[in-house]
Amino acid sequence: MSLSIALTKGRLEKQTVERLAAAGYGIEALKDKGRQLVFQDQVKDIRYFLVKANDCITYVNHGVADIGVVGKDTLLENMNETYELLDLKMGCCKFIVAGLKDKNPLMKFGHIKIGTKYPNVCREYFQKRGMDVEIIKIDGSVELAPILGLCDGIVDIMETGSTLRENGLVVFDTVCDLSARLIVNKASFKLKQAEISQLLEDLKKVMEDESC
Ligand SMILES: Nc1ncnc2c1ncn2[C@@H]1O[C@H](COP(=O)(O)OP(=O)(O)OP(=O)(O)O)[C@@H](O)[C@H]1O
Ligand SMILES: O=P(O)(O)OC[C@H]1O[C@H](OP(=O)(O)OP(=O)(O)O)[C@H](O)[C@@H]1O
Repeated sequence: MSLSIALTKGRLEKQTVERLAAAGYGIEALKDKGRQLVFQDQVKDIRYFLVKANDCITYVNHGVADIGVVGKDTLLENMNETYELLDLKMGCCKFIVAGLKDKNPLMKFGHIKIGTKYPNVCREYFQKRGMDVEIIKIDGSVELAPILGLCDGIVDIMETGSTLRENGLVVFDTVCDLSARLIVNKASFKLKQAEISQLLEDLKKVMEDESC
């Protein structure tokens, strides 16, 4: 049976394509793709779709894609009914709490304001600590928000730490480590067991030395 795979475009795209190519998949066309969004594998019976991170989960939830490659950050933020099959050990980064030096929101008493692209992750983190938090949803350049006084701190992704450093922010806590995951639709997992096991085996073979 054929497989369909939703790939998150953007930061995870290049590493995903390299990983699949190394595993022997015919994904060359994605390296020089222009604006095309659907690709047929040149070796296997697989179709790939390029989608935004949140949409990757939506396509797999609905079974339109059997498989998805998506960041753990997106999985933690969104309700999903998929199985998480494999940590791909790429797209490695962390969720952190950060803010202006000497203004740690975790040490503040009473009401605090936190800016984030990830309101659900943020809410869970502060609720566990019993803190009174107001979450301000921001869509990008989250580091700007405490600088401009919109909030007391942020919950965001950090990889190299450059964006925080170059904007004079410091890390006050790590929420959790993150990396890209292979997810699968529950029905596909039963119906296409052989194809999915083969994909898993192929990927595992080329990631023995990988780590986050
Ligand atoms: N700095 C980073 N380092 C490593 N991985 C990251 C980093 N930022 C994001 N990611 C991972 O890559 C995924 C896609 O991020 P990307 O920035 O390409 O898309 P996005 O968050 O939808 O933003 P945009 O709206 O700019 O497209 C994220 O969900 C996360 O798993
Ligand atoms: O630790 P670093 O290596 O500096 O990476 C962290 C940055 O990367 C992500 O932003 P992205 O580049 O996706 O842009 P955005 O602000 O538009 O979300 C994240 O939100 C941080 O801003």
